[in-house]
Amino acid sequence: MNTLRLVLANLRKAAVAEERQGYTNTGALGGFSVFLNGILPRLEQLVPGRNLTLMRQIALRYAHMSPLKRREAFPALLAEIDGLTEEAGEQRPAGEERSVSGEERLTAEKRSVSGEEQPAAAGGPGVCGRPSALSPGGHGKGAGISGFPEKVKDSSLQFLKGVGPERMKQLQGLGLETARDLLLYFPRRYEDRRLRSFEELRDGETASVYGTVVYGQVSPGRIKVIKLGIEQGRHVIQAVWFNRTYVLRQYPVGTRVVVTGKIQCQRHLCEILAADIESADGEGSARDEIVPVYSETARLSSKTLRGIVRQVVDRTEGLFPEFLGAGAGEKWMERAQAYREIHFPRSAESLALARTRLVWEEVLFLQLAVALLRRGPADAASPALNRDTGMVAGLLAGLPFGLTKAQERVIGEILRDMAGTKGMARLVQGDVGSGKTVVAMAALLRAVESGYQGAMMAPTEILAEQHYQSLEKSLTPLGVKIALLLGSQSRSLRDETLRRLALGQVQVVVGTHALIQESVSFRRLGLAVTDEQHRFGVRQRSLLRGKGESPHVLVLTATPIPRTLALTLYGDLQLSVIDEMPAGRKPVLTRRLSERGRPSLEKFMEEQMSRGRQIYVVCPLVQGSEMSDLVSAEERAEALQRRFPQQRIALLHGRMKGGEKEAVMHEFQRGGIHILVATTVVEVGVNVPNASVMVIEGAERFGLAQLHQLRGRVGRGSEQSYCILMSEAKSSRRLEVLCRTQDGFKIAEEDLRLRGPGELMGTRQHGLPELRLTDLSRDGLLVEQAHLFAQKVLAEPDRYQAVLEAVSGLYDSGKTGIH
Ligand SMILES: Nc1ncnc2c1ncn2[C@@H]1O[C@H](COP(=O)(O)OP(=O)(O)OP(=O)(O)O)[C@@H](O)[C@H]1O
Repeated sequence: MNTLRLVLANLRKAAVAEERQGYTNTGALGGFSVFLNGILPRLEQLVPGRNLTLMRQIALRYAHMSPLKRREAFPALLAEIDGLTEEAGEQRPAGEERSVSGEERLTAEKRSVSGEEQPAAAGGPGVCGRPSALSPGGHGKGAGISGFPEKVKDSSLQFLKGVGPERMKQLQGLGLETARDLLLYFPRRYEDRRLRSFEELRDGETASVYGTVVYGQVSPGRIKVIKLGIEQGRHVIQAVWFNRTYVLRQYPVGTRVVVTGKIQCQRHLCEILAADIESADGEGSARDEIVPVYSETARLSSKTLRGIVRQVVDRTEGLFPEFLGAGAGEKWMERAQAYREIHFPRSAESLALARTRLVWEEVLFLQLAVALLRRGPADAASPALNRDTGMVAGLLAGLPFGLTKAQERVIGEILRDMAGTKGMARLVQGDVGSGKTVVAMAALLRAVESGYQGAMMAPTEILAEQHYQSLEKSLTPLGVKIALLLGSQSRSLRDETLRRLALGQVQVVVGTHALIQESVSFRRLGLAVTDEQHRFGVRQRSLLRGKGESPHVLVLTATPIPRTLALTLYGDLQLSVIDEMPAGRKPVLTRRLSERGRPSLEKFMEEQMSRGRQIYVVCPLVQGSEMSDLVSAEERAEALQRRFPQQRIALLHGRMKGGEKEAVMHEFQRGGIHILVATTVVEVGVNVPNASVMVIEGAERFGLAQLHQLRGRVGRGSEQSYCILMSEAKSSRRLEVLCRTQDGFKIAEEDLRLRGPGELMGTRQHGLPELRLTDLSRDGLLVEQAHLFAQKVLAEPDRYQAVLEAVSGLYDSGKTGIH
């Protein structure tokens, strides 16, 4: 993007921001004109100045209008900016009109911000809305979800009309290489292009009208205003464009046209701010009434994409086999038809049905892919771990606290599973600090007393070390032999542990992913626990499982997962929820503070330390950098040491060696360090109940779930704890959510809404398909239905062979990188 286009893009952003904020007086456009004033002299050296001056004038002109006037003038402003942008960039090849105007795009932006779209499946939108939140930017290339035969997947797009080498490059820029990619490039939204008569038109709406061009004119001046008179019966309506003079050439007087755009009426006179025009002459002039709008780029318009997708849909008809047998498919639209309708719907109803089918299928395929991966090679019987020699009871008797009812219930569920040979596959979900460790300990002890080994895998060395320490404290007195296995350990130490594990001299091993290395073998692994905290994928889990003869599997996860996500990612696991916090826990008081509040924060820290409390300070960076004004851990530690010369302040970050980290953590746990300045290495699972203050620097830099995890490091004892979010951001939804609630479920739901599922699930890292169509925060019902069907498929694989083939063909290791 050249500089001028960049400035224009910012001007546009400012305009859109203004519109969204309802034209408050301190408008973004005003700010932008001030900004332009400041940078103008420098910019004029870089780009021809006349456009810049013009832009500044535009910004100033609009900034000085009253809010009401500005609202009215907004579409014209956007059109003006878009016209300039087009001029500033390379001209489009002839015949490639822009099909989506600024106005339309804005409508889409506004919709996606306000979340006003309703899922089509849940009763139908106005046809104009997207059928659901087809998340913008969700079109990335990746292992898509479908069961297209090879022919479709691999056929290059160059066989299509109008796709030459240049166009192909543009398509590749969007990650579209094959017919399959294009079929999975779902529309971002749809436009209602049912024709209206002039009498039906209402101010402010977007509509399509049909008529004959009766005149065409262009106004002189810098910004060219093009007007076409469109006649329908006795009426003429004027269609307006800015700087698109080709319209006059392509649609001369006498042409029959359909024009789509925003209607603007003043008194009795209506105009249409045109976004699109098509010729209605020619054979039959069959036209779509609901038109897909694709995410476009500067060189590849939605309209062009539409033409290409149309050809693909026409040519691949009948090539997508239905994998549902007779009867099962009654409920769902037929597969090939669904792919056609999602791109070119015949009606709002058929669009809703198509989307329903494809979302269901998408989730079903992902659930099955995950389940197949996790299941591992064989479904052999697991050992029945049912001997009770009093070890579990011994553990509980030795604890300084009584279990919560939830912990008791969950331990009961686990021990029951382990006593059978079916093989436990259970997920324990419990919010930060709810006491999952003791639950895992009980399970490990049951494996040991039944004569088997247990393994517990943690996502970081610090956490593995910490689990090891608590297990050692509680299990060693019961005579259990425990070992720790980390990647950073010395070779000789590791070899010794490996030898003892293979001989069965170690009964419980705790470690990081070092546990799943090839060199690790167990004598009799009966239980594999993974403390996931969102860090592991299915692959690691199944690898650990493969280390024994079908050991029982227990997965611990800290952040509560919204049900839809849990069903999708862990749908094949039984679920146990620790839904109760240990008695006496007080909610962590959470506050936002800006830099101005630092002196009072430091006073508060001083007071807390004088009461014997310890403090975490978490920073987004380890070291300072010229590129960023973020606070680094090193700088903060130095500043704090100057401020509190009497206190012990230590640094902890990921670049330190394993041994150093361990020593610092140990010292903090012992109470020898007052303030621990750290990066997010403390995020997961660190447990120091005496630490009661968590200060998070640059808090707006962290994700919501991450902030919740960080906050979870305090409030783990009976003292009142505090979390201070340092942030200069004027407003932040995430930080507000955090101040408002402690409820991990609410936070996770919000996180899902803000970030989208791809990132939360980590599907990208693990080579799993992305959900392109599904919106987990809205499509709950379809996720549940897919889950039920997936269970049926897994229970009767022979009956559903066709479904499994469709899934495994797509997700074999060659394609996903999963082994
Ligand atoms: N029933 C209980 N009553 C009082 N304290 C408890 C109880 N259960 C666990 N604890 C203590 O609460 C603290 C947190 O427990 P634990 O570390 O197991 O939490 P967690 O669920 O693993 O949390 P995180 O996900 O943050 O790691 C520990 O100090 C633990 O000893």
